[in-house]
Amino acid sequence: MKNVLSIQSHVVYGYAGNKAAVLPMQLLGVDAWALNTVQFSNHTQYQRWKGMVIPKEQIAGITQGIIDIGALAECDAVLSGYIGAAEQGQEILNTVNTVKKANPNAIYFCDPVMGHPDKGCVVAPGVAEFLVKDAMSQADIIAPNLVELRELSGLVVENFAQALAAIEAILAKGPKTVLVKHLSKVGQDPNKFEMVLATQKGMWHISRPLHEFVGRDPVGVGDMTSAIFLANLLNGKSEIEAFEHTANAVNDVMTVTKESQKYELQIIPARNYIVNPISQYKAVKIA
Ligand SMILES: Nc1ncnc2c1ncn2[C@@H]1O[C@H](COP(=O)(O)OP(=O)(O)O)[C@@H](O)[C@H]1O
Ligand SMILES: Cc1ncc(COP(=O)(O)O)c(C=O)c1O
Ligand SMILES: [Mg+2]
Repeated sequence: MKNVLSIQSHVVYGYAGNKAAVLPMQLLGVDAWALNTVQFSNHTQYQRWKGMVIPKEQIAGITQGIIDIGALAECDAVLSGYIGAAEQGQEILNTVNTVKKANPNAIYFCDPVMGHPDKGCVVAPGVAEFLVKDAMSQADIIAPNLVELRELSGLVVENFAQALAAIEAILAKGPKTVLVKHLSKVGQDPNKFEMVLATQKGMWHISRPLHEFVGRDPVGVGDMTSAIFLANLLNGKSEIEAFEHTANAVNDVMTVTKESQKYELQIIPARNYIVNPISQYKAVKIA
């Protein structure tokens, strides 16, 4: 069995961060070791929450505890997501280095979660700068949304061609794979939900239905997308197979969520679709 050290947020109520990542990975047969960067009552897009940022020393401390019982070499990947404070950033990269020493085949998957004023996603000051200046170059795989694609590349991204140029710019900075989880306004069709995967072998595009949610769109979709993609890779799927399975599984969760008329992602009711999606959208090679 493969194991992922998953360093991101914990929400007590609802599904974001590790709550949107751990169960999907486990359903796919990959264990997730949740190391929480924050413990919040709920995700930040409610605009109010209680809880705390976990002290940065916990990251090295927990990693050392796993070394002490002789288990760190069992870790096949580090996945980082929502970071609670900029000072946690270097601790996460130290842990990535420690894991890679214990298991030279381990990979670092960075979901560069940044604040998003339009959506109301709140992330601590300095985290975006850390992701651009320090984390991107260390990541084997990085999975931005549109806001994050712009920040990481430093380029203007207002259309599809500019999105591809921004992906190329990120590939030149270290990551071997870029998964754009949501092209949003720079997709090919404003009536679809689109993603792009760029690997050493080329670029692929996948399009799936854009659902209309009453009121607010669910949160945690990016976190779940990253987790499912990584679990598929660790299961030995090709990057294209992993990309297609991820798009289809996430689309099925979105369909169940929409039908339930709930704000929170319906990961548990949709659990069977995460393993065996009914959607069958296919990736198309674009470059
Ligand atoms: N198929 C879909 N139809 C409509 N909205 C979707 C669909 N899949 C995801 N979403 C919404 O799109 C947004 C994705 O958020 P965004 O910040 O662009 O990226 P990410 O979640 O990847 O970080 C979320 O609000 C999510 O609820
Ligand atoms: C606590 C927490 N974790 C993670 C996220 C990231 O969620 P998403 O997957 O929608 O990018 C958010 C977004 O608001 C959040 O508040
Ligand atoms: Mg996100």
